[in-house]
Amino acid sequence: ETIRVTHNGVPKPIGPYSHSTGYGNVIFVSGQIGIDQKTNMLKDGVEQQTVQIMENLKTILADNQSDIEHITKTTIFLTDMKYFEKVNEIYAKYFHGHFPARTTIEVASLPRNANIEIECIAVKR
Ligand SMILES: C=C(N)C(=O)O
Repeated sequence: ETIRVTHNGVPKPIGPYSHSTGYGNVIFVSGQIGIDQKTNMLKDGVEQQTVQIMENLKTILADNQSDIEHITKTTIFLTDMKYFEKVNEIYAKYFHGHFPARTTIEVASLPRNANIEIECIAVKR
């Protein structure tokens, strides 16, 4: 059975999707953009957006008996590949030398004109 979850503490989905779904021990987290739940505003710039996204992912994973260390795969969407180095720097700080598999793609645009979106697949602790 697929479990669909809407989480508190992260921005409401901005379209017809759940924050996350789960099947057995596997968790699928929808792409997050850098919206701050308190203000419902997109953070300014790719650096702040990346930090906000990682925080949103942490909240969603925690509600799913999981955490950053249990991410198996991420996909990063950037509106400009020039953000690659800066995003790597911020992203790497959230892991402790054990990085999930990852794909990074440049896209023409993202919802709310965000600069970056990250989705992930994780397993339960
Ligand atoms: C922000 C999204 N994850 C979406 O619109 O699909």
